Amino acid sequence: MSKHTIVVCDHIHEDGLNILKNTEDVNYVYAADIDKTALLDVIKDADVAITRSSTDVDEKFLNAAVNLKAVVRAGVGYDNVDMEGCSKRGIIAMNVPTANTLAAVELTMAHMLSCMRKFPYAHNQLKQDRIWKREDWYGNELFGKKLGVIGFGNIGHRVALRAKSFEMDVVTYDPYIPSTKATDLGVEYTKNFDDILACDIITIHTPKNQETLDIIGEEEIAKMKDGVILINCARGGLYNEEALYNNLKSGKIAMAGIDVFKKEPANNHPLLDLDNITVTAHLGANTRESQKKIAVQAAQNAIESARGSAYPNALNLPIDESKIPSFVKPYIELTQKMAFLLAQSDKSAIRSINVSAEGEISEYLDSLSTFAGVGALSVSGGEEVNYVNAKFWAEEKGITFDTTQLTHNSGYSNKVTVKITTEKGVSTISGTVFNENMQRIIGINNFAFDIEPKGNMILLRNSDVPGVIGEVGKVLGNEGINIADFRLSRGKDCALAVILVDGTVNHEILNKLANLEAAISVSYAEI
Ligand SMILES: NC(=O)c1ccc[n+]([C@@H]2O[C@H](COP(=O)([O-])OP(=O)(O)OC[C@H]3O[C@@H](n4cnc5c(N)ncnc54)[C@H](O)[C@@H]3O)[C@@H](O)[C@H]2O)c1
Ligand SMILES: O=C(O)CC[C@@H](O)C(=O)O
Repeated sequence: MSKHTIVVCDHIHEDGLNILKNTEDVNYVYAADIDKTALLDVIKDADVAITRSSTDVDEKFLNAAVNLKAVVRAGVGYDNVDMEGCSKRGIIAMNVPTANTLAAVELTMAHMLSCMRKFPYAHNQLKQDRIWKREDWYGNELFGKKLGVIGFGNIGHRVALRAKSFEMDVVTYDPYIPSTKATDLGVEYTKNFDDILACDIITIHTPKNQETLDIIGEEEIAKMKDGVILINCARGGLYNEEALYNNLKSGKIAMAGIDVFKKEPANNHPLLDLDNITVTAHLGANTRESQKKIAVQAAQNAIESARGSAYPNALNLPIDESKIPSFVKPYIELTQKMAFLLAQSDKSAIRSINVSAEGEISEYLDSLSTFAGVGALSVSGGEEVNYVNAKFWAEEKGITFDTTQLTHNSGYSNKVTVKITTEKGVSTISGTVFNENMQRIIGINNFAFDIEPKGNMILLRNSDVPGVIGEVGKVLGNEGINIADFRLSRGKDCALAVILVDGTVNHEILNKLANLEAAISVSYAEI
């Protein structure tokens, strides 16, 4: 039995490790305790890597991981995964998105309460200094305060709900959700970021990306109330750290609760010198409950992806199958097969691939285009081309992709057409799906057909003269090739025959067909 090598790069709960150890077709390698330079040597054998936020899946890592097919981020945030680098190499990146949500929500509430009561400082005074001085620790209540929540996803909306149980007023800013997601929960929704800046306490729960990096800096802090409290249990750098430091020092910001830093580990960070901050070392996900759930899911997902059977929560696949209506899937398959057929029928350098569609399927042109790319490019690229890297692969070779949404006029409820331009010319193929999954090719280069996209096909373009079918039958019969089906479509002054044959057809036989007097061109494709 061939084994899949799964390398665990960071600490995960033993329940996940046990799943890997006890799976027969997995060669499990534990590399969480070695340094990141030594990891580069270990990772070269990995089919799949499991990482947390302590391992950067960067250029160095990816260059070393020459066999890597998938990487599983055992957690939510994937800002430390070079997604483009993964895609270019055909590596599927996955995360485990909701298993640590509650842990992060509760840590956020802990920081919030801690900031209100200066809990760690009061604790240290009594425990370390053995001083009983109650007058030093007058805090504030959450009750009646206004909380601004930036990002109303899995964590943000749960923080809002818990804040409401403390009888806080809550307002959220998240341009990517319908306002009702907030208002249905009794949370005010705003599109005006200044409404957040006007709050007593602000907490952030967005991913870290170009748009959210430094989303709060000097300018935003200047608009805030004196004595505002800021919480960040999402990602370091969402609040500009220099601005945070300066305004904590001046007292403009009364307190900050920080779990995450721009560069981690952050054991020498200037923010740690301040005495109006509560800090934790990226512990948002560190509850036993969440680590157990994450590790189990990460291990299961790693095994499935190593086997190539499933890619749960894939982040760089062109389509999330769980989120598309069932009618789309056969069109996607059909589009890939049609592009594969067309590219085989004209084996020359591809310049561009256009996918057009009409009907409801035209809402999915981006995905159809990727799958057409895989179909067409795999003729020359073989297994090197996959759904993740097809467009990068094409880009390197100067092949362009585009899509066209057509108005509905062919009479089919849905129709997809792939047009491939090569250095020799332009060819097109169209298809539709009947009765949910009956895939059919309905046109090749303007010749109408009704062909199942399956099997070995000879495409013969010939002058429309009598006797061609007989001559073709004779050539193939002499070579011992059985004709399974013969479809002929007549055009203005020539015809196109699609001949389905049992067995494969070599160049010699194709040449004999090409030498027939009526033959204009002959090509061959296998689907
Ligand atoms: N401290 C930890 O250990 C820890 C644990 C889990 C998650 N996290 C981090 O917490 C953050 C939130 O995680 P989640 O699971 O709730 O993610 P999520 O994807 O469920 O929610 C993110 C929300 O942010 C919103 N958003 C995106 N861009 C925005 C913008 N410019 N302005 C406002 N809103 C925007 C999205 O619409 C979405 O609703 C992530 O950064 C994640 O990495 C940290
Ligand atoms: O514990 C980790 O690896 C990171 C936790 C958290 O930040 C996440 O993104 O899931």
